[in-house]
Amino acid sequence: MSSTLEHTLARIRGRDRHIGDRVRTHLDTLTKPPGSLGRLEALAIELAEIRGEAFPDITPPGVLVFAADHGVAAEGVSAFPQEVTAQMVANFVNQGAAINVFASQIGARLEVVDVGVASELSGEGIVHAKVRPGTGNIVEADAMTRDEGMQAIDVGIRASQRMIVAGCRCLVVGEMGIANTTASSAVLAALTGQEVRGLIGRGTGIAEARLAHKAAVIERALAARQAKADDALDVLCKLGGLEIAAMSGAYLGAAAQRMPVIVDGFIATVAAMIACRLCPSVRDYLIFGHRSQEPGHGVALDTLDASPLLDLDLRLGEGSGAALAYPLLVSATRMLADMATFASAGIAGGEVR
Ligand SMILES: Cc1cc2ncn([C@H]3O[C@H](COP(=O)(O)O)[C@@H](O)[C@H]3O)c2cc1C
Ligand SMILES: O=C(O)c1cccnc1
Repeated sequence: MSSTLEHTLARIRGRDRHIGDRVRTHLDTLTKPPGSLGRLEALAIELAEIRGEAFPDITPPGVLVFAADHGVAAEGVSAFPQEVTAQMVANFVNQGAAINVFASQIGARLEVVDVGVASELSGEGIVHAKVRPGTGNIVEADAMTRDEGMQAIDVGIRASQRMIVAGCRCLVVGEMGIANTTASSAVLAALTGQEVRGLIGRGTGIAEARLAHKAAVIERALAARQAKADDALDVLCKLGGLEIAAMSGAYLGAAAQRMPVIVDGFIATVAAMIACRLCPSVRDYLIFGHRSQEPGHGVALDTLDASPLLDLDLRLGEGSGAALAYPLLVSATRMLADMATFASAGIAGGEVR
């Protein structure tokens, strides 16, 4: 284990439940029937416990997008060719992708990190942290060595540390990597032991007929790699991806600094499963932004006992669904800080429940 990872894991503590009790009491003094703001109230409590502050400030947000390629793209498991990963990185830099639009809308700092794109990327606006140019094709070889997996996790930890130094108080973590729904389904199958058929989906939009091929590729990879279900790093390194490793690292780095993280879709949630296996307390810092259309997402969410805020039929990635959920977190903190109390507004209280 790298010293960065060891140091990070040692710093992660659970949420501050005492603050939660104070916030719960305060919420019931605000000018609304107790509990009437439902999950927004629960969110306010969670955010206060995460930050360790009765009136948490989660602005400004930061968005990290990790990009990497997958050797398994050669098996024809995506509707798009591998070059699209690098082309989309250029699009991120040129502000043209969905995540650029949503990040700008919420006033987020955005960083694009090349943790393993197959081609050489040049140009400004990209953080160059390539661990290797794409993973091995998991049907034929391990995705990466354990050492490379650790390096990719460290890339993620350092990226979230940069966001904190830049003043960000809430993190959105996204990815770009053609064929990464295949890698994520393989990781999920290895971790849960569930049937591959129930864990795959159409990703970028492969035809219904190609789904059986995608399942067969994953089954071959699972049989060939023999990853150990109780060893998250083994599963990650044999079947996963460099951006998935970096996302796990970003969650760990954020949790170590008490920064809330909004988890995006399927790939992001599989990365969250890895992070939580490495350190169960990380779960305390994760807020789930949306439910992806990718069928495996429901399974991954259930393993983490997570119920996402939004269900908008998204199946994009990039951190898009997490960025869309961010304004709800802001509403929760503003409600807590800015609403009048029954006493200050001179409103009669109701029955004590
Ligand atoms: C233009 C374009 C933009 C994207 N942005 C995110 N993804 C998403 O699609 C990919 C996963 O799907 P699969 O496993 O089927 O390849 C990932 O790159 C993911 O982030 C995109 C995909 C495309 C084509
Ligand atoms: O849910 C996701 O993250 C997702 C789904 C399909 C394609 N890319 C990403």
